[in-house]
Amino acid sequence: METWGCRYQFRIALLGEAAVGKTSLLRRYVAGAPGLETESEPEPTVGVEFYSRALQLTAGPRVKLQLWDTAGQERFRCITRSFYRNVVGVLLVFDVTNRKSFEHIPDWHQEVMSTQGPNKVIFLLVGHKSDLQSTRCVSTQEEEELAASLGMAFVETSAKNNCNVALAFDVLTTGIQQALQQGDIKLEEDWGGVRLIHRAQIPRSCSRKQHPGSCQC
Ligand SMILES: Nc1nc2c(ncn2[C@@H]2O[C@H](COP(=O)(O)OP(=O)(O)OP(=O)(O)O)[C@@H](O)[C@H]2O)c(=O)[nH]1
Repeated sequence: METWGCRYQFRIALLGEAAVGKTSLLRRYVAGAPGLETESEPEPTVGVEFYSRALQLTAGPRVKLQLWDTAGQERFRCITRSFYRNVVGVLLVFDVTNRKSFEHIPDWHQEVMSTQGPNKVIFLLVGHKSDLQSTRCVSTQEEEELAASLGMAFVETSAKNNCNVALAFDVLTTGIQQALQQGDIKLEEDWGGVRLIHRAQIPRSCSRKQHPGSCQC
């Protein structure tokens, strides 16, 4: 999708244990690609990889999403940690068939919170691989309780079935846009979480000098 005409850039990171499906989720969202069975298996992420796409917010501006796919493996943690401060949104991803990945979500949340400045970060809890219902070991109720205790929404996704993939990013970006409007998130020179790309256009007829009473805008 074209990133032309975007008003803001939002930086968003996907965090979670190794092999929970972060790369697959992101690739599915960015490329809208066909099912995993026709794609090559993703390699484990090394450090951080970047993707981007544009999104037209419902009742809001068009935004460019800069999406950071981080490695879940512990040995890359010192690299990935250095990126947390410059994000405005985080998808905390776990695998619904991997209990440990669910139990570590509060640690990932805490890692981000401990590096944050004054700006708010919007989180979304993502229970991934929802197509694997027969082997799941985390219930929807547990997800709901964890999300509520951490003060965030939650969504179940599958890259394999393309289930709720776009919804997850829509929910997160709408939350960011609302926090921006309410002043909980502010644009700051030394922070890369949100950047202004284009100011809102003033209609040509209004920007010219007008005689009093002549502008009907
Ligand atoms: N059944 C199923 N498998 C998935 C899904 N998403 C990813 N996988 C598989 O899960 C494995 C790990 O996927 P990745 O996308 O590499 O996981 P990751 O979290 O990016 O892993 P790291 O880069 O090591 O942190 C791969 O074998 C994927 O094919 C899904 O929605 N359903």
